[in-house]
Amino acid sequence: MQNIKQSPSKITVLGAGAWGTAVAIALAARHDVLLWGRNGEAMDAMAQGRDNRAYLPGFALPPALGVTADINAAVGHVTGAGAGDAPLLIAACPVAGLRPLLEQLKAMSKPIPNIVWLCKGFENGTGLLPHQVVRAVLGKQVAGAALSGPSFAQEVARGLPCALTVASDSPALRERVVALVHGGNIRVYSSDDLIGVEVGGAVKNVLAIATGAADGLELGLNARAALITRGLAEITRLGVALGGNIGTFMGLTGMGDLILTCTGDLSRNRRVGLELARGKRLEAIVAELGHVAEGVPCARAVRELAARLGVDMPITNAVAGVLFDGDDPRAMVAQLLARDPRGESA
Ligand SMILES: NC(=O)c1ccc[n+]([C@@H]2O[C@H](COP(=O)([O-])OP(=O)(O)OC[C@H]3O[C@@H](n4cnc5c(N)ncnc54)[C@H](O)[C@@H]3O)[C@@H](O)[C@H]2O)c1
Ligand SMILES: O=P(O)(O)OC[C@H](O)CO
Repeated sequence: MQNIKQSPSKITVLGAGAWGTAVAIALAARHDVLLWGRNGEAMDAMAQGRDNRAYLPGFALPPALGVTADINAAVGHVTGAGAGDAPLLIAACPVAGLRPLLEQLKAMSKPIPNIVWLCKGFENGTGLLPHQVVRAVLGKQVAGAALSGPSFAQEVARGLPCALTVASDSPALRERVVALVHGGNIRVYSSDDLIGVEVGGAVKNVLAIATGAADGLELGLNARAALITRGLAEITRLGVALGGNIGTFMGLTGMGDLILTCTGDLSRNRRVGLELARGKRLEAIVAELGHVAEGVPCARAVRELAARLGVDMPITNAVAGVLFDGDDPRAMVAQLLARDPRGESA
């Protein structure tokens, strides 16, 4: 990597949930950042209180961080006359919001400089990965990149160290993302394996629900380690079937994010599993969470995709059964244990 750029650039972050806010806070120390949210009242409250009480309470917004609910101003920040030579547009919404957000951008008919997305999952209904959604809406001419890896919003907002991976088939955009985001307490590695990076980030959320449920049922640390390891085997099988590189699943966006989300109590997906084990209904869990838990829609999308591709994903199927078919978590554990023995690498 040559010439890591140190000078400030214009960055717009679209989506003011926990992760968009944390990324905007972290980048505002080095760049001219504007954070956009779709809810006008919430953005007014953020502008006045200088915090995001709904999604990331307890963190003051840096004075230099701009906030807006005006999508024209947000996109103009990185496309207008003063955008400079290295602007960056970051989409920080959930997967369900990606297509509508991109359609909104497309309708504005402004020259989009590039787009980086932070969401983790498959689009429900189509089963598409985020990069496929981006291409379907914006076309191949807009360079796109996924930025993923083990990263709880609260820790990034606190300025604690973390390592991420940027994946893109555009070497220029990979370099730009590294140049702008790598620095301070954030390390950014790069990869050209969009599929591998996105599949790891998506399916680890389903495994975090499984591990949360196992921990909630007090099945022990041995069971947790077994679930994580066999979960990684499932992620790898699906990812390779979709065209990802096997090595990617051993990296930050595979094993790294899987470990974090399965074991870290800051994980919303893990919390879903813990609450399911206590017998709480999914609707109540999701309503109380107040945040997205991407593993929930992802479990349905992955179950359908794996069935279509003939990929064996018993843990994912068990999670989907508990989430959508009313299966009992204990019965699912018994079912998983009763499966025929098999070779570990099969
Ligand atoms: N929170 C984290 O630690 C973290 C870290 C890395 C990646 N991510 C990923 O980033 C994405 C966003 O997560 P988050 O933590 O910011 O979620 P969040 O629940 O904290 O916030 C979601 C934000 O998106 C908006 N939103 C919700 N549904 C939407 C929709 N259908 N269309 C448009 N906007 C919608 C909400 O208004 C809110 O501003 C997810 O895919 C998540 O997996 C989160
Ligand atoms: O809180 P979760 O479960 O959505 O996980 C957040 C991030 O994806 C962790 O890397």
